[in-house]
Amino acid sequence: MPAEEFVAGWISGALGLVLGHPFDTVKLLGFFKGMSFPIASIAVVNSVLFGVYSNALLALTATSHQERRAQPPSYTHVFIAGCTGGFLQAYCLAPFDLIKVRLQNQTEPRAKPGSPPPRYRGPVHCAASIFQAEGPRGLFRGAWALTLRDTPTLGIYFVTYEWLCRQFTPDGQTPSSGTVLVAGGFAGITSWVAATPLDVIKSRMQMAGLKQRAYRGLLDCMVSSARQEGLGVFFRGLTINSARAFPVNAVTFLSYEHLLLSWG
Ligand SMILES: CN(C)C(=N)NCCC[C@H](N)C(=O)O
Repeated sequence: MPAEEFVAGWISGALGLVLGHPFDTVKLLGFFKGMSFPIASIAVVNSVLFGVYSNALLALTATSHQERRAQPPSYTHVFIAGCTGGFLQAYCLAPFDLIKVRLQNQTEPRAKPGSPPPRYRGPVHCAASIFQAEGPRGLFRGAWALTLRDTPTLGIYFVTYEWLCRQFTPDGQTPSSGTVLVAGGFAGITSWVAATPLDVIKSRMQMAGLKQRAYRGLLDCMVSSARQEGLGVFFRGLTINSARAFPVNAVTFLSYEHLLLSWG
């Protein structure tokens, strides 16, 4: 199994997240200030995504990353490989994402001086508290919704990227850096537009354990959210997700492609 795609995925994920960090900090109102937790989580998850994607394509088409420009895979193969990467990355992402969402939603006490200290003191304390209160399964709360969000949307992500690269690149040639930046940026936006409705539901299910708010399942969460807040609820965060997605994914794909090219 070629390993360089995993390493390139890790490095490019780390670079992308440095760019996306200001957006995450805004979203989390300062609770997610440090870089070590995102690097340990998002970069590792990106490594799983790109590594599994490339190895799935290798299994489906018997072509390596370098051979794929001359012998481009079909969009069906790209979609299946992207979905496979998305499915596996969702399970690695689940505990980290839960911690992020829990920290993100405890902004009130910090905002008011003299109010009680926040429930979680940081990512490690948050993980330990969830583990103590809910057991190991607690760390995977919302994982099912996350898998549903990431499996098809990462198929869409790689198909969009490939399609845009092929539109602007003569047959058999390597896409220019400008093309990779634009294709990566739009792949990020397209996938986040498709992912946002399930992203909203996933976050609500992840918060349910804390708020003593019980949903009977994913469908119940969808129906009761739509009933109470209208259909607009499924598009909450769409603007910030899209604004963040362009630079993050442009840089992720550019560094990924450059690293693999330089390693030959
Ligand atoms: C749920 N969706 C849409 C995705 N995971 N899309 C792929 C983008 C990955 C990148 N690290 C980012 O955070 O934008």
